[in-house]
Amino acid sequence: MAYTTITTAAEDNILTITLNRPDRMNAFNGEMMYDLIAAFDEADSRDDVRAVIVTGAGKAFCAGADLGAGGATFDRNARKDREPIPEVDGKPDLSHQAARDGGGRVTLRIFQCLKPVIGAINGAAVGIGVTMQLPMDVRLCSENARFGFVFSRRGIVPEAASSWFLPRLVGISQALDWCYSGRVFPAAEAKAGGLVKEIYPADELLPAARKLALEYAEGAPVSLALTRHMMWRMLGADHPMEAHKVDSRGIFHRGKSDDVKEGVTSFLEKRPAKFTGKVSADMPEYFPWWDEPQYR
Ligand SMILES: CC(C)(COP(=O)(O)OP(=O)(O)OC[C@H]1O[C@@H](n2cnc3c(N)ncnc32)[C@H](O)[C@@H]1OP(=O)(O)O)[C@@H](O)C(=O)NCCC(=O)NCCSC(=O)/C=C1/CC=CC=CO1
Repeated sequence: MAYTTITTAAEDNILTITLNRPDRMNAFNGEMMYDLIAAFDEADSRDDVRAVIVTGAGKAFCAGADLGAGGATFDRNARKDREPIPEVDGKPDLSHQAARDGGGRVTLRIFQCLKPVIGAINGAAVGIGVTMQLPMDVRLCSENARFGFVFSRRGIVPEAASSWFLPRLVGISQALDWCYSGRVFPAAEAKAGGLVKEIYPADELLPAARKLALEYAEGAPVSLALTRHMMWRMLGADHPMEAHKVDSRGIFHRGKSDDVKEGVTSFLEKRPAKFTGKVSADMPEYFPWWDEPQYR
């Protein structure tokens, strides 16, 4: 796959996606939106990929929207890197896909991913550079990482569905503190606030992310996909009964699979499991979210 703003590399069942505009602090633009969506399509479509790591090239993870790209503006129709929003009866058609914030399209694509996703945050992560991390399952960061929900400082609003993700991850008070203040805060504050799992010296970050990804990748791929979606989706449930119905379907669906036989047999034979399970055609029947092209 030919990408211009990112690179991807697959090794040992792990796809590493690297934001790759180091001379611009990996600032986000329209091309990066399309590249990231395509990279997560790549991750989902490859059977050899069982976990994903997202990191940045150079000293930053991502400095947010490229403020140089369209002049000092967030006006979508004034930017050349995005398709314009069409008008209906002289008014912008807000139901059109072009009216959706590009960062949000990436965030929702990551949310939809069927593999575990680890953020390896190697430096400054601001604006969409931090909100794109929120649907990743776990974030590790380097000692020099900094984070900033700087939206109020730029006169806009928290984007990329972060008003759903952030309070769920860190609680409403912490979410509002970071978004009201717009301060750029260090790795230690990110860890204390629950945004980051662990902090590493810069040269130990990627090895640590790989170690974790390899551990996750040992699980049965279909189990991992279902686990990922059951956990995330049930954050929106009102009652544990909803979760009980979903996990009952999961148990029923996986119960007869070869992966269950392999999981049990490998345990009894005291050897590592070799899972071969693939996505089956009846997935959407059991799990309505399985196939959601509208997120793209
Ligand atoms: C915290 C910083 C990211 C890094 O700070 P520091 O390490 O001290 O580096 P600086 O000296 O500030 O910056 C180095 C050079 O990079 C340029 N630069 C930094 N960020 C950007 C950017 N986002 N776009 C373009 N250029 C950038 C900076 O001007 C320096 O250039 P020179 O060396 O030529 O002077 C810090 O840089 C910072 O806070 N940057 C601003 C981050 C920001 O506000 N990003 C946008 C947030 S909003 C967003 O991401 C979301 C949306 C949402 C919806 C719709 C549309 C768009 O955006």
